[in-house]
Amino acid sequence: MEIRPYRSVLYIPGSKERALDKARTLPVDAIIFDLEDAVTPEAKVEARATLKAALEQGGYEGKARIIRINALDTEWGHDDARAVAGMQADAVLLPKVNSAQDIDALAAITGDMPVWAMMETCQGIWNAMDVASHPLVGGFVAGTNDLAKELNCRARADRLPMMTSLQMILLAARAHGVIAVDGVYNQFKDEEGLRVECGQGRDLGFDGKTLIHPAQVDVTNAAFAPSEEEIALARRQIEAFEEVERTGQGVAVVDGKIVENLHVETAQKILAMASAIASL
Ligand SMILES: CC(C)(COP(=O)(O)OP(=O)(O)OC[C@H]1O[C@@H](n2cnc3c(N)ncnc32)[C@H](O)[C@@H]1OP(=O)(O)O)[C@@H](O)C(=O)NCCC(=O)NCCSC(=O)C[C@H](O)C(=O)O
Ligand SMILES: [Mg+2]
Repeated sequence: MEIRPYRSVLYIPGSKERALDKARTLPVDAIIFDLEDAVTPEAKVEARATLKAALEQGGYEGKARIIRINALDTEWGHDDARAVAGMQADAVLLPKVNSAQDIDALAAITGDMPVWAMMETCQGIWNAMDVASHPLVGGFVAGTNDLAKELNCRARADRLPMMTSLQMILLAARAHGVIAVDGVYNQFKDEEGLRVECGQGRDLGFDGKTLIHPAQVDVTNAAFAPSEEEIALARRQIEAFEEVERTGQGVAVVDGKIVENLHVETAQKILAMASAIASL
């Protein structure tokens, strides 16, 4: 399986040429070209043409290109899906997914184009396992603003009220080999707050975080990349395990902790991700 980073996933309003242009120069791993919430109703139809032209012009090489359409039960959804099917993109992102049937409805228009799902409704999160098992689904994006609205929960720095939902997203994603990226941090000028939330997202197991502003990119890339310490430890674990294997044993000890085959697999994944990032 190809290992590629999804540390930083930047939303760009599909209607804003200046932002579409700027994104070409930003060191993000993926871009969500947005036709949904970042675009006003008046600008939605024109945004399709603006986005198509930007993608045809190119310049986004090395970044995964994901287009978020409007939900299929809105007046724009079906036309968005038809338009996206003809655009140069890697995946289509469907908002407010409630069930695997929503993915089928989209695929009836976009064919075999890979689909990412916004996980941001209570129904969708309850059905996350089914959605993740859909053969076209390659990624989950946590929509923490819509989720907070639906849950009627309070915004807390520790995100305790939505912890169950975040973990259900991750459980389903990991069970089915789907990428999972965390929700946005709304206070885009608060770098320290972003760093803390990225750390929490990484601790939970997310592959990366969605972003709303270029100022958030560096903090996020650093937070979701393996650290120097993790890389050094991974190397030592692999070496120690290979050493004990030569003597016919199955358990090594590094820094007072056991290292078994499963830890070696994690260590190999860390090194593969570090190497994928280094080759960007
Ligand atoms: C938040 C913003 C409205 C701020 O915009 P602005 O005041 O223009 O910012 P700056 O002046 O600081 O911008 C500096 C330069 O950076 C470019 N820029 C800004 N944002 C982006 C971006 N997202 N991508 C690329 N480039 C960007 C500006 O054009 C300036 O460039 P230049 O003039 O050439 O120097 C704005 O950042 C913004 O609109 N952000 C995106 C908001 C968005 O996408 N919202 C929807 C996604 S969030 C969501 O829906 C979550 C989910 O569904 C949920 O439920 O949680
Ligand atoms: Mg949303």
